[in-house]
Amino acid sequence: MSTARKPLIAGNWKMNLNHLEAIAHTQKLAFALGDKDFDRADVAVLPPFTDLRSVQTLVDGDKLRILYGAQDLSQHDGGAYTGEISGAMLAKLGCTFATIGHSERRQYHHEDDDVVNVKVQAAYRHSLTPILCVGEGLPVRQAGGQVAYSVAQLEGALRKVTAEQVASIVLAYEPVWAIGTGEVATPDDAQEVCGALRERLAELYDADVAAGVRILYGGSVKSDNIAGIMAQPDVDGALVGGASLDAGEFVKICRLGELSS
Ligand SMILES: O=C(CO)COP(=O)(O)O
Repeated sequence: MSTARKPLIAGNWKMNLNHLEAIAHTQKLAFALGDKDFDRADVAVLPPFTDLRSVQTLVDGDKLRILYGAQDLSQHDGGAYTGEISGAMLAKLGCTFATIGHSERRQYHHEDDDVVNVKVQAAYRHSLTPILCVGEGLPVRQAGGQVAYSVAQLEGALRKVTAEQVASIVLAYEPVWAIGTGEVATPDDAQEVCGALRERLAELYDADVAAGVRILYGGSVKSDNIAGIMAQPDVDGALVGGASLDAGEFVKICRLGELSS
């Protein structure tokens, strides 16, 4: 964590919590988190599409400092694309973020680097901040190819993306073998790839742009391992799956494993 970059803790709810449960869960977070917490870290939730309107109503009505976004978006801006949700629709719902290229979308919905790239461009067309996910599976890790693999995914996703656009991007390094498995990467593992991603950004764009980009780690993050991960110089937060569904645990993670204020 660098003091120049404000930490971001984002809860990816995946396909959990209906819109009524989303309201109750967001209210719990709002009740537990205070200004001091939000001053220390940005906090975001990434609910299913069907929950976004409810979360927006709550956040707007109660002037909450919780940010929110989607877990995916369409590469198209509108029209005859049954089942798709456009960036324009998400922007209209007040979303800050659009998660793109999560390994579950790459794996189960066959999204390759080309699809991820056009989705990143779609997010920028609608002033959404991409949370761009990269990360290797177990065989690549066992062969020692994690840096090359993750950097190649980054390069694929950023084709035609300008320096001005990339300055606002959020990257998430999520090694697939650590997602939902309870097997968290070591702080050194997280730093190795997050540091390499920042270096590549500096080469592709420039050092100032790279220095400003927030890079998250994701994969079995819990309140008892967040502090070690956050202590790494190139890790600026976490993308939290399972533990984000437990309000008390997520609040502790948002406090970065430090004792509550
Ligand atoms: O995929 C993840 C967040 O996007 C991580 O999931 P877990 O925290 O459940 O391992």
